[in-house]
Amino acid sequence: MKGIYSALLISFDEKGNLDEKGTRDIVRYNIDQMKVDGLYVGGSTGENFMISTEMKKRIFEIVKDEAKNDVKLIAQVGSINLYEAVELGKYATELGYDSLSAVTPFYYKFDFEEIKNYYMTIVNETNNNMIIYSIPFLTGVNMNVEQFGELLSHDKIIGIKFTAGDFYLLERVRKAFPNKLIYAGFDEMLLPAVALGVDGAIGSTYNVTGKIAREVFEATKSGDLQIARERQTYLNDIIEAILSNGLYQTIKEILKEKGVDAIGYCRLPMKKLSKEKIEKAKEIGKKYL
Ligand SMILES: CC(=O)N[C@H](C=O)[C@@H](O)[C@H](O)[C@H](O)CO
Ligand SMILES: CC(=O)C(=O)O
Repeated sequence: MKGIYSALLISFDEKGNLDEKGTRDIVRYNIDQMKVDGLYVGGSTGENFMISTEMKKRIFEIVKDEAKNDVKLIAQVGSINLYEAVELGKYATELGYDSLSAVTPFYYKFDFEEIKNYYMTIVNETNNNMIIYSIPFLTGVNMNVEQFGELLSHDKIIGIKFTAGDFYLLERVRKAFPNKLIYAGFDEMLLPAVALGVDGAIGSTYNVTGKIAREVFEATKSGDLQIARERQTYLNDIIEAILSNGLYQTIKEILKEKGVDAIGYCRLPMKKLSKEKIEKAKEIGKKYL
């Protein structure tokens, strides 16, 4: 389960309908061109928190059908509707996903006892592996080393997707749980995370930068810091340009520019790119990728 994972983008039409053909094409591009080790399906990047349960299921189904066993597949099933999370967890488990992942429950200020019960419920009901999805800047949920430890003490809770810039916490968690999987969540901070010993990385930009991410990953692991820094700087020039133009919309336009037959809209309330920004996205793709 180690290595580079794309947080999969999903193709939607202008009305927000799922574009199955385009989504399959994005899966293929990630596997065949970006050579990623796996796909993280139903994450933030998959616009997961803006879609219905039925659509989530359909996405899990077509991604598995397209990817088969070519790469590892992680299904993000977390939801503050725990009943939905369990239903999706069972569904993805039956489809053969290698692991589940669940975002920490957000919006209400759940206490740790509630958070723990949330993870235990999903794990016990599905009997699949679980990767905790920690992304405090969007959820407001911060966990400390002891709390991560209480969750990770369960055999089926195999790791953490750590989307934070708190490298002290990352190092403490790494030291405390050498045998669990830790994935770096911020693409722009891949190098320092790998230097601290993460097992892999899961990110949105890897849909188009997967090969560069692998260079950063490998160079850092083998101690070629000069190369690693040069590649991270190149990656960050791309990420900076993407972030200033509209994150997911811009990556979708770059995919189209690369010949992927996807549509390119995001689900409401995410906005459409202006004509200028679409042009800018294509320029980013041409210039760097
Ligand atoms: C909210 C979100 O999309 N987070 C992603 C992973 O956790 C990242 O891959 C970022 O998109 C990326 O690092 C750009 O900031
Ligand atoms: C990793 C990330 O971007 C996601 O949750 O989609």
